[in-house]
Amino acid sequence: MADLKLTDVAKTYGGTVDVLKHINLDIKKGELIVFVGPSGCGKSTLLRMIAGLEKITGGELQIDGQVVNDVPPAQRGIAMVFQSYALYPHMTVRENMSFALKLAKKSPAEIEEAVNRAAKILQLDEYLDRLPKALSGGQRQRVAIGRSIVRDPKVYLFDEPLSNLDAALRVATRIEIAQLKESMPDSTMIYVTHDQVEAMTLATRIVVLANKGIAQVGTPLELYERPENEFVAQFIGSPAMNLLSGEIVETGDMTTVKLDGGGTAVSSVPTQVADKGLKVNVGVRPEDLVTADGAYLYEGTVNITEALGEVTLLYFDRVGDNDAVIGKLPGIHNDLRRQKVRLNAAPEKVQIFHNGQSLYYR
Ligand SMILES: Nc1ncnc2c1ncn2[C@@H]1O[C@H](COP(=O)(O)OP(=O)(O)OP(=O)(O)O)[C@@H](O)[C@H]1O
Repeated sequence: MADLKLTDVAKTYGGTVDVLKHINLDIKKGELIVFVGPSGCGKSTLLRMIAGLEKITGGELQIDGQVVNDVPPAQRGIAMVFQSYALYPHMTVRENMSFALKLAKKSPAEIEEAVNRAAKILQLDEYLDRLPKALSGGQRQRVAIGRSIVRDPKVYLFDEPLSNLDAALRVATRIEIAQLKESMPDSTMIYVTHDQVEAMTLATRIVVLANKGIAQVGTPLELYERPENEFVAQFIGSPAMNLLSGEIVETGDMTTVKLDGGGTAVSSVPTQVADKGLKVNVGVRPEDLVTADGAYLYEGTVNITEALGEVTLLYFDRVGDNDAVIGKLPGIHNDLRRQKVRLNAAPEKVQIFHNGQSLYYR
């Protein structure tokens, strides 16, 4: 149950290899913060620095107002749950969950109470006397989480805890983690994942890491609806947001962009008179494109369709330097293959980027 503050935190390996720079982040008690970003961007490194498993080579980390850069992991009040559950195979669930408390010389009564409380939260009551080999992957991961709950840490750190589970179990365990968070509203959690759905559904705020720094911090919907830059725009959401180049032709409370592909985009992002003529990229999500009768933002020939049941993905022919546009329409539309289609989007769904940065945040 703690606040964390990262001030200008940096990580350099061997004095030369910069992995992270200028990480500034305030995490409030009770938040569930998710770190996402491309492979190798430093998510695990940042988590491990918070845990104390990796040296912080620049800046300052505070937990509850105390600088902990040089405080050993065991004294930071942090519990970490790893992707591999690392349970002791010869110990029962109860023994696995008791182990750290025994080491800490807690009384048998205290241990029993803590284990029973954690088992209840995690619905592990009936498995307490089993060995790990007699548990499913999801149950083992719950035991691993249980081992941290019994210690009543200030901060929980999760490093891709679900990535070893199969798809169905991932969903079930994700929902359990959401319930776990709800049952412990004051506990602070930081969670690393590759999985967009985990990030969108679990996070109170998402931190997108890229290019050694933070690309954006915000609630899942802020990132989805108003990405600060093209990187976040294309990283959050699947398929990625379409980007179409063009030039601002009308400014004001609404902005009109004449697109190089021939269409016209109207955006609710306001611009100033001086912006007229500015070269920009217009961003629009596949799921925000609708077929248009009149005015259109994009016109193209559908190359491939993928009907997924509830939606159909339309992959358009690539034109010029722009990436091929992708549309996502509700229902089944295999009949649109090789057809010329016009698409438009509501102004509030249309983003505008200049030099990679959203004009919305100017
Ligand atoms: N001991 C080390 N020495 C030098 N470089 C390292 C060391 N450990 C990690 N790195 C580098 O630091 C960068 C960040 O690694 P990290 O594991 O934090 O990334 P990540 O975002 O968690 O990646 P992934 O999503 O693939 O797990 C990588 O480029 C990695 O090669």
